Amino acid sequence: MDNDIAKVLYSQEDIKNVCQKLGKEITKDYAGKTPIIVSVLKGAIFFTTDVVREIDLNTEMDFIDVSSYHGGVASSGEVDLVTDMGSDVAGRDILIIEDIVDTGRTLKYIVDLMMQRSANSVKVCTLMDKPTGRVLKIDADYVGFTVPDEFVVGYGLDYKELYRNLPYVGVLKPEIYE
Ligand SMILES: O=P(O)(O)OC[C@H]1O[C@H](OP(=O)(O)OP(=O)(O)O)[C@H](O)[C@@H]1O
Ligand code: HPA
Repeated sequence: MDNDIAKVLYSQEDIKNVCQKLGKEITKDYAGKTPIIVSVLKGAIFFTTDVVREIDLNTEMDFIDVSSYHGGVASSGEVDLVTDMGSDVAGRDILIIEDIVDTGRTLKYIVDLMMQRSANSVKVCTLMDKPTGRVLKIDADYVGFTVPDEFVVGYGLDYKELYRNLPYVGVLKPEIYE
């Protein structure tokens, strides 16, 4: 699997450090609150489990599965709700955990959904932000890394459903793309 990687952008150590930094900020900002942490599957699975363990607060956790890339390198333009979360959002402080904000379509869809469901507040923590990809005007409140204009894989992010289990984030060799 490592043989398919052209370069590593963020090592396991880099990711660990950024999770600690974000966890501290979130702990401070949400003092006295019990937010619902909403992890956006599948990409955010590893980031979620690492960052929540750096948050020193009572939190609830939930999961929402949405999809728009269907394994490819470009957004289909439509966000499909694959599996909804179960928690009652009304009146709650919601912290959405994303792996990457690229076009912003996925995030806009989820933030709008939380607002429609009468959340008290909605904030977003993303491991990576790719501002060059943005189509919709939406930004995260907590950002780990600002990534260059490249398709990244690993640590939850896939190409054709593969590479999610790489422990780091990297870029694939050009010959891997069909
Ligand atoms: O800002 P956007 O352009 O909307 O892209 C970001 C979203 O795209 C990826 O999800 P994907 O649709 O690939 O589903 P997955 O997480 O199940 O791989 C990624 O995990 C983000 O959720
Ligand atoms: O760069 C990316 N890599 C993997 N999945 C993604 N979904 C949006 N952008 C990306």
